[in-house]
Amino acid sequence: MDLFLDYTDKQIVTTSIKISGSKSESNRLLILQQFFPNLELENVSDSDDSVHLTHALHATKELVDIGHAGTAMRFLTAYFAVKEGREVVLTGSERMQNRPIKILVDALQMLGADIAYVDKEGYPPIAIKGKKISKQKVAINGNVSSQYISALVLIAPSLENGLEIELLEEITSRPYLEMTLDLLNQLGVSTIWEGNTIVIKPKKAIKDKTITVESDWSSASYFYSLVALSEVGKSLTLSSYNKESLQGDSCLSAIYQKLGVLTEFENNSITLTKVNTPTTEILTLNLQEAPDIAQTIAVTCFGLGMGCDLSGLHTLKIKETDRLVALQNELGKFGAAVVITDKSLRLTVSANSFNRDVTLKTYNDHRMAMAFAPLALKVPFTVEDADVVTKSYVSFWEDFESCIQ
Ligand SMILES: O=C(O)C1=C[C@@H](OP(=O)(O)O)[C@@H](O)[C@H](O)C1
Ligand SMILES: C=C(OP(=O)(O)O)C(=O)O
Repeated sequence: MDLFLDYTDKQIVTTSIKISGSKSESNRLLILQQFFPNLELENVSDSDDSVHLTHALHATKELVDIGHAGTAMRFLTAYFAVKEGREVVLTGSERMQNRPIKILVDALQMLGADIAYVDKEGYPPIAIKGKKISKQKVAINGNVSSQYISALVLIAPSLENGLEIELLEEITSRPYLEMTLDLLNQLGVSTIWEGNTIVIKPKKAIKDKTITVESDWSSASYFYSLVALSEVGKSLTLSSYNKESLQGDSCLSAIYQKLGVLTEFENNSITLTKVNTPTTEILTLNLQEAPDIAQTIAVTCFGLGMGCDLSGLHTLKIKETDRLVALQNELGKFGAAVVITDKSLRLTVSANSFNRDVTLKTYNDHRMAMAFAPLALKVPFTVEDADVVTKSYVSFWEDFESCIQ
């Protein structure tokens, strides 16, 4: 579905939007619920990725296809490796078959797991024969994706001796790993992370427990951008968010303050208000801990005529698409001057003029569609395959359009 967007004669209307549960928290908790069935969950994400994961966990066929869902792919690799007696071939979309999994498979094989590549070494599809694992020490590289480590952490309490993980290299996307450990702690699992070693104790059962998933902060980023590109005084309210969040992308409140947006917390809601026009010309940020908001921030800066110098972006090349190239191509269509390396993006300050008649390619990447959407306040354009958004945010267009009139 192609979607024509034109908000150039429109404004934000003050409204309140309830955003669905965090995809990252949900995907972890759905795996943990398999080990601890008396765990109750509320506000679970209704994203395609979480739905794929849920289906995969209950599937009985040998072939399990998780589409574009990276976290699901990584978490299920570890999950099926320890599910005794279950044999699966785990696969995904064409892009998923080009997203690397070797670091995780090597680590699981080191622990004794039975996993083989069906096609290309290092990439899905993979054939997994679930078995009991009794080894308890493993080493893993942490600088390519934190998801590999989170996958090991999620199965660790179910192993008879727990797990000691030695982390090699610098950990990327660190808050996601902290989130995984924090959720285990909430279930009463003992974890220690000291230096480059994580130790997780085994746990057979937990006390009855209900966890309410906080709403998704990455999804909130698109509304931050919308407010940032609006007139001073405009505001929006989003729920349900906590001041103390497990999600690293909650750093949005501090980052968007530099872009003129004030965040106020009240009773699990955040109100975003445009309070000033930023005076800084170039926003310089290292986004190693919050890679998923890089696209949003780059587009906001462009919409404001600002430049940005974003570093720590080495993981962007192996996400739903090569997001660095995608950003360069699509911002370029609107007239932006963008220079990328394998781990950074630099956008030149612009005159706040935007090329018209652009058709935005989305590259099967939900975040390309959502990150660019607020730019329609500045220039009309067409979004190709606008329904890609459902990967993480099913009601995105509905919610987005509900706050613009
Ligand atoms: O663990 C998670 O839930 C995620 C970790 C991050 O991936 P990397 O660790 O690969 O950067 C992030 O980009 C992804 O959207 C979700
Ligand atoms: C990178 C993402 O997801 P995943 O790696 O789980 O596909 C994302 O949602 O931006």
